Amino acid sequence: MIHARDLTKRFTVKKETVEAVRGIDLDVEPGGLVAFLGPNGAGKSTTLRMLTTLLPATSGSATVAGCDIAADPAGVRRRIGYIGQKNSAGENFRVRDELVTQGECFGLTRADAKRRAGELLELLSLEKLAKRTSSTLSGGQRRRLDIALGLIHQPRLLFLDEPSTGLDPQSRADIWGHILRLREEHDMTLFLTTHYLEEADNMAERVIIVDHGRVIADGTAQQLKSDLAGDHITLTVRDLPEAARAAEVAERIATAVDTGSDGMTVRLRVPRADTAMPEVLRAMETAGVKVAAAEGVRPSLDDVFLSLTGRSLRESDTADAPA
Ligand SMILES: Nc1ncnc2c1ncn2[C@@H]1O[C@H](COP(=O)(O)OP(=O)(O)OP(=O)(O)O)[C@@H](O)[C@H]1O
Repeated sequence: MIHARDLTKRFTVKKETVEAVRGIDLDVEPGGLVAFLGPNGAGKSTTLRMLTTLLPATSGSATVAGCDIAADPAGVRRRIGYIGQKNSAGENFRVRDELVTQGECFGLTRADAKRRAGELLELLSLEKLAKRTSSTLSGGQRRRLDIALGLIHQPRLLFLDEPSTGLDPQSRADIWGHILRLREEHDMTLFLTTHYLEEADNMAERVIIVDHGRVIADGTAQQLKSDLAGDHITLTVRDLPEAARAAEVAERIATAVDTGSDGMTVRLRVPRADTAMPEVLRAMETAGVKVAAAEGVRPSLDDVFLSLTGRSLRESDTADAPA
């Protein structure tokens, strides 16, 4: 569905060059839900804009929905939907009229556009709002209208740039309900960017992490967490000398990394906490360390990013991007 090779984008602003995307390779098969994740300025939107033909690539190539982005941008646009970060609906038009007009823009007859608008109003739960103007809609309702507008021509592939950013938790959950429904009931391929680690973790089948314009990790959230971050084990002991002894024991465990202690808590990282825990507790017992409590914690995608870059995804910014 998406095949990109060495895609790059360079911007020149006031004689300064910004390497926004530095050689991205991508292969996305039909039917998946892919989350493109990365800190501010990582190059997510720029990649999306190149794949959707809104921005020409500096170099590299890509085919999207079977069409070459450079040779046949119109073909790409006919086959995909794109929901950008900003609302696309006009302020003073009624919701239904907006959808009908969009349908006509895509070459539908008025009757077909009306029928399609009716389907989309139902699909995105917008029927009760059909006569309202978009300026009167809430943030979540507007986002649903944006998605409906992006679906008017029945694309098989939908790009969404930060579909849930700026919404309250309830509206975010609601938007996600609709996105998952599109995927399940309409067999669409969805490619979206998000800042929310938990969303990517829980909803996407595949997570692609980008940083400084490059892909630095690609896999299921589960794979990435097991392969790149590992589980954390924390042990609580009775006093500080015992904590120091426990940290020494932890360091000698072959599968453990990032060992250390903080007060009476000792932590270590292992590939899997459930299988490592018995060995860890045995080693402590053999060394005469009395463990008061032991806990295994699954990593987050932020731990994955941290182990790859030494930075937290939550706090990363463009400030430390290399020139
Ligand atoms: N039109 C432009 N002109 C100059 N620089 C640009 C332009 N668009 C993007 N950039 C720069 O390219 C880099 C990547 O930007 P991009 O918007 O793709 O990042 P992003 O990962 O989508 O970030 P965010 O999560 O904040 O939306 C940034 O350094 C940004 O400032």
